[in-house]
Amino acid sequence: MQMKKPRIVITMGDPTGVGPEVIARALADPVVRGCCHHLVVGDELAMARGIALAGTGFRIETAENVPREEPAEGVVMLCRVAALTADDLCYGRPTVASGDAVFRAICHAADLCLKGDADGMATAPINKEALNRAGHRYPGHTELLAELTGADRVVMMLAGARLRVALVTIHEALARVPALVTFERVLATIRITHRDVHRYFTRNPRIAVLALNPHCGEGGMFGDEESRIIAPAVQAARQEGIDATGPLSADTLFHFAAQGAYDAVVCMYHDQGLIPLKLLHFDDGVNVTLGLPIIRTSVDHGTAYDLAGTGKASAESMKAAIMMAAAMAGRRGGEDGAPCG
Ligand SMILES: NC(=O)C1=CN([C@@H]2O[C@H](COP(=O)(O)OP(=O)(O)OC[C@H]3O[C@@H](n4cnc5c(N)ncnc54)[C@H](O)[C@@H]3O)[C@@H](O)[C@H]2O)C=CC1
Ligand SMILES: NCC(=O)COP(=O)(O)O
Repeated sequence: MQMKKPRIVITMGDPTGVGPEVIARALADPVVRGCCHHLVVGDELAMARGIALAGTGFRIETAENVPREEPAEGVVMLCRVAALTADDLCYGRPTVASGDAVFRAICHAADLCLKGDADGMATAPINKEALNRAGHRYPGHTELLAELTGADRVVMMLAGARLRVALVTIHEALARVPALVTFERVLATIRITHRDVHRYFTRNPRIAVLALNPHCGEGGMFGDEESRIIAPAVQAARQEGIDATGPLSADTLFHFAAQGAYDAVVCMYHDQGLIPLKLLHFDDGVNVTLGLPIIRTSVDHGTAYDLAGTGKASAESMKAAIMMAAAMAGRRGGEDGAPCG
């Protein structure tokens, strides 16, 4: 039986950044184009400019829903959720209107997924400050999507072929991190990572859980979060049948994880996980939100204002994000986390 192609909705991201350009370039790749039916959600002027910059010669056709059939050769399908002017489209200078367009695109894409009119969403990068200046008070897509979908708890995971990192805390000032590393949060992150990595990526994943402090706290000399919080959370996860190991020292663990010793690494804070991930996978890493009732992937990079408008932005991460969303849609398991294939 031939599988139906997944319908993937792609949000345009910040129109003053590299988003429209990398989407256009990604959709020009026959493998990416062929892996799903697509619908870009955003602004037509911004998308037309991204297409021109990418040099793909695409023509835009508008649609309300992700089409179920192939678009004509050389066509990008677009759902308009904004009508920006040239003043809103200066590279690197987001306006309230462009920040609001970003917000509306994410909301619309999530809505299509929730209604079952799309099988997953892939997002181009946004500038969080611009989103907030437009009055939408969220640290990023992750928290906005959690609210839109009614998810209790979500986990940011970044993934490449050699490494997956899942974060206990996300966009937090470093000074706040120790107070946020609680038993409950560490255990919930391990559980969600286990469930969704099993569901979408690999069966019974082996999960490494990192320490917060150097040398796992060195017996309490450099901190006690390891013995007080992280070790008990790992123990509790193990009692639930999860293959979790830790706490492990972050300075050496990545060497082994990148060689295949673990399927996912639970990290205590943003840069603990994202530095090694981007060292290995800056070009093709994908950000995946675990714990949502819908599928959401994203590029691993930001708006790259320094590159926007030059036509030099790499589309590899955008390609990987679209293809991963399509692959996840094909593997979606039941609520118990049982993988399809
Ligand atoms: N998925 C998302 O929406 C993400 C959004 N951001 C946001 O992006 C904004 C800028 O963040 P930065 O830390 O400056 O990171 P950035 O990723 O935008 O830029 C860091 C460096 O990487 C380069 N770079 C980024 N994307 C590239 C691409 N596709 N091809 C070639 N080079 C590329 C840039 O030119 C720059 O030198 C912030 O507002 C941040 O919050 C950051 C990461 C992810
Ligand atoms: N560093 C990752 C990042 O900023 C992406 O955040 P989000 O918008 O996916 O929540």
